[in-house]
Amino acid sequence: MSVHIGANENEIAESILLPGDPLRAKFIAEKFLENPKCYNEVRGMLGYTGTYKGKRVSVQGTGMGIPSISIYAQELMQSYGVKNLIRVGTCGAIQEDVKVRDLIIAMSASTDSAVNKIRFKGIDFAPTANFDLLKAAYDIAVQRNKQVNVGSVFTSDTFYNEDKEAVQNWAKHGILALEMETAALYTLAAKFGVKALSILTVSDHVLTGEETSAEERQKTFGEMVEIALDTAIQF
Ligand SMILES: O=P(O)(O)O[C@H]1O[C@H](CO)[C@@H](O)[C@H]1O
Ligand SMILES: O=c1cc[nH]c(=O)[nH]1
Repeated sequence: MSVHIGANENEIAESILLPGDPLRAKFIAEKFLENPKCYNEVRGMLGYTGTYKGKRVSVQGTGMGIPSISIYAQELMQSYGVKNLIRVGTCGAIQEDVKVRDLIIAMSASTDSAVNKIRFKGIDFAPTANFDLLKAAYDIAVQRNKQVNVGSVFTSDTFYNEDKEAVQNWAKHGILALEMETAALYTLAAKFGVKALSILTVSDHVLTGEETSAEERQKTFGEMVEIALDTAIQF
């Protein structure tokens, strides 16, 4: 057991999917895994292990934002030996040619969080996806004729961002979408010497205001999950 995860040693697979929403974790486990077993209910942050195409895989909710995912990612790596962490999240697009329900593979993640400034004493660090996971996920998407955007995202500490000028500036610098966890996941995976990737589905468009319902966010996005699972079992 770790502080926030009630699993016994060996109850969590080396490859894990990480949705922000614990109910998305439950949905993924029940819909995509064979014989899913719930290993964590601490704080309602559900975690399951089962098999997918015969290989052991886990799925763990992380909560929203850098502080929350940092707790779960660190405990998974430090206490359970997790080696391949694939976030399956939602995001808000900030480019006109990135549409609602599009897939994004996050190559890198800028952030307005201070955590890396503190960690690296004011020096910038570039949180970057693991190339092997990224290439595998991209190849799977291409094989399935799924259009996928690969590029940089912005991990914000603020969901209700009122600084429209800042958003325009990030868009001008090529950032595809906003979300709230990837920069921390990539930084911690680098620290622990393991692989991490974020695959995101665009749930809303920050420029146009188009959005999907909470139910759709929780229950759909199957394409992203299948790409993540097929990637996870290669490692
Ligand atoms: O759908 P998830 O994975 O939670 O991701 C996005 O959704 C939440 C905000 O609604 C933030 O966690 C953001 O990163
Ligand atoms: O963090 C997020 C997630 C979805 N949409 C946003 O605008 N931000």
